[in-house]
Amino acid sequence: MSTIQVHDKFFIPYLSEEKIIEKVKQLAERINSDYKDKRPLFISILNGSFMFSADLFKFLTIESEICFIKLASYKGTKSSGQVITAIGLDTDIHGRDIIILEDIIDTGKTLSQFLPQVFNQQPASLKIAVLLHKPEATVHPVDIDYTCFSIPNKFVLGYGLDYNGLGRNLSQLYQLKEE
Ligand SMILES: O=P(O)(O)OC[C@H]1O[C@H](OP(=O)(O)OP(=O)(O)O)[C@H](O)[C@@H]1O
Ligand SMILES: Nc1nc2[nH]cnc2c(=O)[nH]1
Repeated sequence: MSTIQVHDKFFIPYLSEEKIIEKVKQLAERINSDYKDKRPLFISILNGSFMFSADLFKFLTIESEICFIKLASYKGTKSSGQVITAIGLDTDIHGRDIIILEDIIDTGKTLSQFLPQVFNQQPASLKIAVLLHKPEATVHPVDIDYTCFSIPNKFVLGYGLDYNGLGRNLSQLYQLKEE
């Protein structure tokens, strides 16, 4: 696998599809065990989380539900600093065991803005599961319960994550090439 170009930028292979799927499967097994006698409601944050959520959901063997919301803040490779709710939460989460699914926590701004809305509705419990976390980039700390990969502070692409709309279809993860 070699360098790819998306719009004006070059990306190098970073995490293979096999490695990603293996971690996602391990995460599902942990959730299957932790929520054995429960029926969690997953809240998947679109767009970036669609692939992670779909793969994770297929490995779940416990009764579980899923709903989707759409938040966005990134333009190109940088956070715009403003989180927009394009599709809000329309499911009653009061008294439910909630697991939020995010593809990536970078600055932490997106999740830290959304979490108060969830707490306000008094779920029975709340956990956060992420595919990727960039600890060095996080300025709005979020307590993450399940992390598949901790990664360096470099822009990544693929497996649902885009660069200006493109690259979400790539089945593996790529990293922005240094100039
Ligand atoms: O921790 P943060 O710095 O807030 O970054 C994380 C957010 O950035 C991405 O969303 P984006 O705004 O790119 O929208 P998208 O999911 O529709 O691509 C990603 O899906 C997270 O929601
Ligand atoms: N595609 C992509 N979106 C992001 N949103 C926050 N960080 C990232 C990143 O590294 N890549």
